[in-house]
Formats: sequence, structure tokens, C-alpha cells
Amino acid sequence: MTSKFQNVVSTAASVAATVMLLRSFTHNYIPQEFQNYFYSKLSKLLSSFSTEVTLVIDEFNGITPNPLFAAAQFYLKPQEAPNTKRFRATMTSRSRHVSLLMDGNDEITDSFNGVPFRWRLVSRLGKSNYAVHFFEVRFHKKHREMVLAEYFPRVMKEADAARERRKTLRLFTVKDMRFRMGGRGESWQGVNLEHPATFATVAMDWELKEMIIRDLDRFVERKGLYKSVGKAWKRGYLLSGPPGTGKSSLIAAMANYLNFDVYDLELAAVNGNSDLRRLLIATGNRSILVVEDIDCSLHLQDRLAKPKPKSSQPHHFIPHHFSAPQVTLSGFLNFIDGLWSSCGNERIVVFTTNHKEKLDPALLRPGRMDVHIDMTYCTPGGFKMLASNYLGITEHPLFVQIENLLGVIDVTPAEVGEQFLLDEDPDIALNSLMELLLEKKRNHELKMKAPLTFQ
Ligand SMILES: Nc1ncnc2c1ncn2[C@@H]1O[C@H](COP(=O)(O)OP(=O)(O)OP(=O)(O)O)[C@@H](O)[C@H]1O
Ligand SMILES: [Mg+2]
Repeated sequence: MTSKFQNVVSTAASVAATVMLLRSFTHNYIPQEFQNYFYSKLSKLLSSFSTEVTLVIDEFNGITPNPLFAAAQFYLKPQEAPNTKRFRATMTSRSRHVSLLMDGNDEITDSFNGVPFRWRLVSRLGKSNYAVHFFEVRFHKKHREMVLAEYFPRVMKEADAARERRKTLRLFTVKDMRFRMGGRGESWQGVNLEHPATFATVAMDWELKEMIIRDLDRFVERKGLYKSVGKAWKRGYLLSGPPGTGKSSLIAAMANYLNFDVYDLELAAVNGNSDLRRLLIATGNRSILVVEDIDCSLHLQDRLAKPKPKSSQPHHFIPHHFSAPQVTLSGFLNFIDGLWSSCGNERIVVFTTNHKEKLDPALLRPGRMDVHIDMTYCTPGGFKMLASNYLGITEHPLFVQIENLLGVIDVTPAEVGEQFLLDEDPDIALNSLMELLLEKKRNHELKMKAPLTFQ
């Protein structure tokens, strides 16, 4: 029996070698179409002898990334394969961890329960010159069921663990329309997110900070609850406050705390609701979707827009000065609440605004955004925290005076941080902050005294 099997394998191997040889000879002399036809017939003949099956794992399912492909990249360890001669190495300046990845067209043999699995990463130029990547995994056909029931789940599990260990946060932005017409998950472009903000560095009311941390912890722990009440596992935050009060810093702190990637959705770059749908579906799990300046990024105020005749436009369409169709509030909220939130889990949505009063009431309705956070001008508590972070001091004779001024003068944490960066010497830095506050106070008093003018 064994020798019969070996015969088949060696026959198959020699047919394969012959095919390769023939290919190299015929390469220059025989038309490509004929070569392909001839080659596919020979391959079929070859596979009829073979006891192996090959599973192909594409990088994308249509336009969405295939999680099994991503898992295989984390799971396979080329450095442990004795015959691998070429790896790809990547490193992030944040974690300083070197990751070794498989190089294209190389092969790695992995063993599970004593069964060998031969993996190969294939890269090809597909239609419209897109690079197409897929894994081929080959194994004896008698293990087919075991692969699906045990081997792939293990690949997913180990990859999740490896990913968590060496995770680098990514910041994704919407890719330029001109370069993403073809779909195929090319909607976002990512860079490593190396924002230094953490909950320890964001100056804000500490009770509010604790509340946010507790809320995030509870959200992450509550998978079962969301499932049992039939609610999508997502949470919405609305951050409001003047420029420079730390809204973006807080988002980075949340991402760093949860180890979630960030998708920065610039709505002005989105070409209508169907484009929006594609972008939202292409976001990864365990991520934060951010829409900055929601009040001015587009005409979201549906109900304030002039109604159009029903026959010519859908009721939620907003006329816009750009000719391209724009995203509408109803379209956007529908995706966030419905379609998108049910096709993924562990999603956080954050909207920021400098003008909460300008937002459409639909966004402010209870239940829409779960948590509303008002970022304020620098408070005495925030100032002390910045002094400790920037200057390394917890007390100073100027503290009382500065804290009193902060009670009456609006200064943003960004402005305070700027003064603290002027000099490492706390005396000089605090004095320059004092000067700034006194100047602001003088300007404020002058404004109050100025006679009213009518234009
Ligand atoms: N609350 C804060 N705690 C610590 N640093 C802050 C805070 N607010 C602002 N800063 C500092 O000011 C810079 C700008 O802040 P940030 O971008 O977070 O403000 P923002 O509220 O998002 O402003 P905008 O409305 O203009 O987007 C940050 O890089 C940070 O250094
Ligand atoms: Mg910001």
C-alpha cells in the first residue's frame, strides 16, 4: 500500500518536473493561449494522480478583507522553517519588535497533530494591474474535515494571540477616489499610529476621565450582553469643545488604551452613500471610526435643506455645491446604526465638533451617541496635570496665582502646553504662562469696556 502510494507520488513528481521542463522550453516558441491550455490539461492529469488537496485563501472576499488570510500571515513563522531562505522583516519604532513575514512564492511546512500542511504565499498581477495575493495550503485529502474543524480554528486563535502581542496601532484615512475605483478593499490607506497621548497625558477633569475609562472597560467586557439583547456591539462618543482642548488627543488615548485601530473618515472625501457603505464595510473589527468636525464636514442637516420634488430626488438628498453626490445624515446614521454595526463587532464611533449647538438634533437624540463629552478650557486640575507632565513639578509659588487666573480666563490646554514647551526651566515656563494669561485678561477687560458699535 505504502509503496503504491510512493509510486503515485513519484509519478506525480516526475510529471510535474516534465511540465516545468516543457514550460521552460516552450516559453519562447509557442503562443501563450496554447501554453495555458496545454499546461492546465497536464495539471489536471497530474492532480488526478495526487492524494493532496489544495485550499486557496484569497486576501479579499470581494471587497472585504479575508480574516483567514490575515490570520495566516500572523500564524506562519518563516523563521522556524529550516528551508526558508528569504523573509520579509518589518519593525515599528513604537514596539521595536521585528516581525518576520513570509516572502512571496516561498513555501513553509507547518505541522498540526502530526499532519504536515504546506503553505505557499502566491503574489500575482491580476486584472487591471492590481497585485493579487493568496495563500495555498496543501495537505492529504483525508484530513479535509479536520482542517475545517480544528486546524483553521487553531490558526485563527494563535494569530489573534500573536496579533495582540505585537500589535501596532494603525491609522487609516480614506484613499483618494481616483485610486480606489476598483474596490477590492483598497478604500483605506494606513500608517502606523504612533500618537503619544494616553489617559495619563490628557488633561481633563479626572472624574470624567475615570468615567470614560470605566465605560470603555465595560464596553469591551460586554460582548455577551450586547448579543443577548440583540444590540450591535458598538458605542458612540460625541466629543465637543473649542479647538485645542484635546478632542483628538482623547481619541488617540482611547485607541492606545484599547489597542484599537483608528479610521479617520473625512466625509468630504466620500462620494455619496454607496461609497460610504463600501468604506464602512471595509473597516476592521476592534476599531474606532472617527468623524472630525461633524458640524462642518458636510451638509448633514437634512431636515433644514430645501425639500425637492419626490420624483427627481430621494427625500434625504442634499443639494451641494459639489457636483458629486454627497453623504447625507440619514444615510450616515442608517449605516452606523444598522447595516455596518451588525456586520462587525467591537466598534467605537467618535464624532467631534467645535459647535455642539450647530448639530442636527437627530445626532443628539438620546441613544444615538451613547456618551457626550464636553472638553473644556484648561481647568486648575488640568493645569496641574500639564505642569506635572511637561515640567515634572507638582507645586510652585506661582501655582495659586495661575489657578486663580484660570478661573476667569479661557485658555486651552494646547496653549498651556505650548508655553511649557518654551523652556524646560519651570520658573521660565510658568512665568511665560502667567504673561499669556495676564495679556488675555487685559484684552478681555478692554473688550468689556469698549463702547458698543453698530455696523
Ligand atoms: N486636554 C489636553 N491634555 C493634554 N494636551 C492637550 C490637551 N488639549 C490639547 N492638548 C495639546 O494640544 C495639541 C492639540 O490638541 P488636540 O488636537 O487634541 O485638540 P482638538 O480639541 O482636537 O482641536 P481641534 O478642534 O482643532 O481639532 C495636542 O497635541 C496636545 O499636545
Ligand atoms: Mg482635533
